[in-house]
Amino acid sequence: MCGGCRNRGRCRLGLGEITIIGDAAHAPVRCAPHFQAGPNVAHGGWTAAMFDDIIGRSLTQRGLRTVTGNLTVDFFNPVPVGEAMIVEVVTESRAGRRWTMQAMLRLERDPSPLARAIGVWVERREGHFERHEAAMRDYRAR
Ligand SMILES: CCCCCCCCCCCCCC(=O)SCCNC(=O)CCNC(=O)[C@H](O)C(C)(C)COP(=O)(O)OP(=O)(O)OC[C@H]1O[C@@H](n2cnc3c(N)ncnc32)[C@H](O)[C@@H]1OP(=O)(O)O
Repeated sequence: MCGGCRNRGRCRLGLGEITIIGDAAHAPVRCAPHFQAGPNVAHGGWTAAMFDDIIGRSLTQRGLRTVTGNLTVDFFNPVPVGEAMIVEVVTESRAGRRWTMQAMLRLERDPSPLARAIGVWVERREGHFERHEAAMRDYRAR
């Protein structure tokens, strides 16, 4: 679970357990009503955040310490609120610390994709968050 939800014990984005199969992964997801944009349609930001979290966590579960470098989302069809859906993640390629990942969102009982994400995750160098904290301390002291 991400740092924002860990203490609450539940994923507020509505993402379920991730199953890893080799270098692929899948997870059940359901968009909660508070992420509604149009009538019964998920906000595009929910879809992007959901992809970011599931891809990132799937890499974490594989023992990789990454951050999102970039993320592009294609929205093929409206994403329904409150419906059982599945996200399927595949590893496209790896070059050094860069992992290119792709994921698809679909309804549980329909193979047609509703949305697709493609992006690059970069393995963090040692001390990533400590450098960030130090930079912010310097900034706040200015
Ligand atoms: C946050 C995770 C915590 C874990 C919690 C549990 C799971 C929760 C899951 C939650 C999930 C939520 C997840 C989140 O929300 S993660 C939060 C959102 N993302 C960030 O905050 C990342 C901010 N950026 C950075 O910190 C640095 O720029 C990084 C670390 C990415 C690189 O800086 P660093 O100084 O280390 O490395 P480098 O500059 O030598 O580059 C190294 C290589 O990477 C390539 N590259 C660099 N940038 C990009 C880019 N934008 N697109 C494509 N490629 C890029 C670069 O060309 C080079 O390739 P090559 O030349 O070697 O081939």
